Amino acid sequence: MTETMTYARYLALDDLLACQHPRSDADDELLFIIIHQTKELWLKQMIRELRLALEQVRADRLVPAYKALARVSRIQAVMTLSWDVLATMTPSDYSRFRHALGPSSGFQSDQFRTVEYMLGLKDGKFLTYQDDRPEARAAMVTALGAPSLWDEALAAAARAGLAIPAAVLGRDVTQPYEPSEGVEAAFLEVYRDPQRYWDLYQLAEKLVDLDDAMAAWRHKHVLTVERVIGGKRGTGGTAGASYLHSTLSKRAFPELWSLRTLL
Ligand code: HEM
Ligand SMILES: N[C@@H](CC(=O)c1ccccc1NC=O)C(=O)O
Repeated sequence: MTETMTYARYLALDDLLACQHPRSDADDELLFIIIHQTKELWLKQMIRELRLALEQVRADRLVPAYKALARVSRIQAVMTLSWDVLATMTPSDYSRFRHALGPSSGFQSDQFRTVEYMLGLKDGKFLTYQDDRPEARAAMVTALGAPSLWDEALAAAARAGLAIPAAVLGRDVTQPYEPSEGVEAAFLEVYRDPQRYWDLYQLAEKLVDLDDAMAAWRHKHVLTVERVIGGKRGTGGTAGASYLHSTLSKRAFPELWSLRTLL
């Protein structure tokens, strides 16, 4: 006989709520764990939406792709807002359990890197942190080797008649994307005549939403880091806030930003 479905069974609550294991008696460690676990759940959902959006753009189904992309940027907004919950943890609160973290760091989040790769921010060096997690590593390798959202958007733009340079369309997608003047010029056409290229124009603005939300998340991260650990080095081995500052200029869709100067 099958068991009656209940709230707890459907949501696997006994599993979910057994996954928090503070390593100290510090009051704020549970909050720290829960913030990170919710972030990993949202990243899981983002990866799914991005996969869907990639497939839809590849098939020239741009309108359904907007829906998935809009959901991604709303999830990003929730993740950015969650910094305000974590910022209630003071430097003295954090210092009570920071030692328990050892050399672990958000730097090692495979799902965060998978999202970066799917957007087009490719850097294979992050694979090295997954030597003990073959499935996580494999998902990163797949995202690293596949065309990014920007690669697919540029291919769709070329199919729609925009003059995307052949070298860009045939690029090695495992490598970091290099901004191209030809791509900037092509999208300048779209922004100068939105009515004519309405679908690509909408897609471009959805992609700017994603870059914008990612940058907002990065800004709030570095601000929270400065508030909680000041200029201390990171547990992951970087210089800390100054390293995080250097990531603020990362853009997955660089020409969509640079063309604004030319409009
Ligand atoms: C008190 C809270 C936090 C502090 C002090 C902190 C500090 C840092 C530092 C110093 C780094 C640089 C790598 C290193 O050397 O460790 C880093 C990276 C990172 N952290 Fe945090 N972090 C905090 C909370 C969070 C939270 C809540 C998240 C996710 C929701 C997060 C996600 C990440 C990610 C994804 C990176 C890699 C960023 C990149 O390389 O672009 N961190 N963090
Ligand atoms: N990098 C942080 C530690 C940290 O925040 C962290 C540690 C383990 C798991 C996730 C973390 N979050 C982001 O880096 C620090 O230097 O204090």
